[in-house]
Amino acid sequence: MLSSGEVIFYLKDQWIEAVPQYEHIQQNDFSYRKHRKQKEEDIAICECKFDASDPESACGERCLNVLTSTECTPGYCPSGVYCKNQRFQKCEYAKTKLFRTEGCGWGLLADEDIKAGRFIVEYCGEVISWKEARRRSQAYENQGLKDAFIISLNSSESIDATKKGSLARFINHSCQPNCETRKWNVLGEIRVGIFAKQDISIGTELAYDYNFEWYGGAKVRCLCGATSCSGFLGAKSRGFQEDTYLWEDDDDRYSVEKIPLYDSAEDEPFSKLLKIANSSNSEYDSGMNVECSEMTNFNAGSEHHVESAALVVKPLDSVSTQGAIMNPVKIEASEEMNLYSQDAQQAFAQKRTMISFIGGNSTCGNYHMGQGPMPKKRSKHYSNVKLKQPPQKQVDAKLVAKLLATKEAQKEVLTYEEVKNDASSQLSSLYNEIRPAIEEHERDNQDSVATSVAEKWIEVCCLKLKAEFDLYSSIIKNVACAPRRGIDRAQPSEVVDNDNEVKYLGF
Ligand SMILES: C[S@@+](CC[C@H](N)C(=O)[O-])C[C@H]1O[C@@H](n2cnc3c(N)ncnc32)[C@H](O)[C@@H]1O
Repeated sequence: MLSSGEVIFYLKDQWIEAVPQYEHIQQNDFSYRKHRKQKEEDIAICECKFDASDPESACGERCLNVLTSTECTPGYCPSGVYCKNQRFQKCEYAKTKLFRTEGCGWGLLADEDIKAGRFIVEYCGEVISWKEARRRSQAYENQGLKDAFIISLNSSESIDATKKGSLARFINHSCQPNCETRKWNVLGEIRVGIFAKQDISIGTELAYDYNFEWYGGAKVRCLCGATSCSGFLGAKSRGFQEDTYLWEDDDDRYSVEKIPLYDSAEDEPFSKLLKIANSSNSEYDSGMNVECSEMTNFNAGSEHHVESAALVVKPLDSVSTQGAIMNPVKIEASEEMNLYSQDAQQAFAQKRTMISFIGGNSTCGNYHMGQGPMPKKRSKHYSNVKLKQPPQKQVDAKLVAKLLATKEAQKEVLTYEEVKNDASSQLSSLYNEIRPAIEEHERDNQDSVATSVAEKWIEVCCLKLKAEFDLYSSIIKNVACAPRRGIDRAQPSEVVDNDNEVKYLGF
């Protein structure tokens, strides 16, 4: 797998893959704007005093500048030539080596034992505005560049290491990283460094968590191999999750029922039941509509999931096929049983190009690795991307209850439906409550929303999920495992709801 710009040549009976072509730099390149000149009044002077018997005395861990991630300014630091707090300026890098990984292109490994906390290398590149980053990421995408090298520096600028960069540009992502990025103030400019999170032994691949933000397009399989791997680059990001759950402004953002729960439609209890019902009640099949949209959504979600999971690194022009349901067996099911809501299918088909961010870590702001436009306000962007969906149809629990033979079963289903409705409205009002916090978070590029907000949100989401789970389990239990009035004692034509529409539950 060669990156664009790489060269291969033939030497002594074998093809040699040369390192990708890029200009190696050890300082950020400022073509877009002038390098800031630090004003004298802005220079931070620490209070360290060099003591030959204490190596930490000259701007070690206790140095006021070190504590505020600011490098000392030569000529102003009381430690003078002994100052140890000028690592970016003096390029005090760890020894590293470029190597060819299996599946992730090039990577960087430790070429010496590296202690936790050590500065490894600066992430250098061209400092550009976000607008220029947007333009370039689109251009790179059009040129078919697969690897992303643009990271965000602050709320208005990015670093592009695509054509000019340091060895840091080769460090791959891991969901269980041994390195992390940190931002330092160096002579009045913010610079990004890669630091060891833990002791790293010689020969180990270096990796940090990109905190990749996914905004549409191909879902790139993460090959980090960590036990805690999230599966795809950006899988933890809001964009990816909103896409997976089909969240959308105003109506459907917390449709947790769309989270794929099963690896394949085959594994889904509803699918199984439908199949059984199909074969045993084939006389009921023709022209009947399954009025179980929530179940439908489970299927739609897992279709998407299955298809994505099978996908390794998909070219962007194949994005639209993500909307199509590829597995022929499932297409069949979808056509025959009308299982897939058109809206869900259209929403998948309408995906745009991928925009990816590498979110900040504890000390950094957001990093962005982009391949498309970067919206300032994501929620607006999403509402553009996706079709406005009409309110989702719900399982008609009352109708289901009517079909149940025993009063207990009817009561159980109706009770669970009530609990589910309560949970939905709780989630709805909580969303309105925390919406300002979320929007503020997006505006300010903060690392994360307040923990209290996130915790509340997770709690209510879980509550809704559980309520839905209970309802559906109860339906399955009572419909599939107990005698029903609808199928066992009545002709299908007897089951008519208020809209005079024939309902068929499919079990
Ligand atoms: C900053 S570059 C890293 C260097 C890159 N491997 C190369 O050969 O130049 C980022 C790109 O490397 C690839 N990559 C990095 N980490 C990955 C991972 N864990 N799984 C899959 N691809 C990865 C992706 O294509 C990503 O866009």
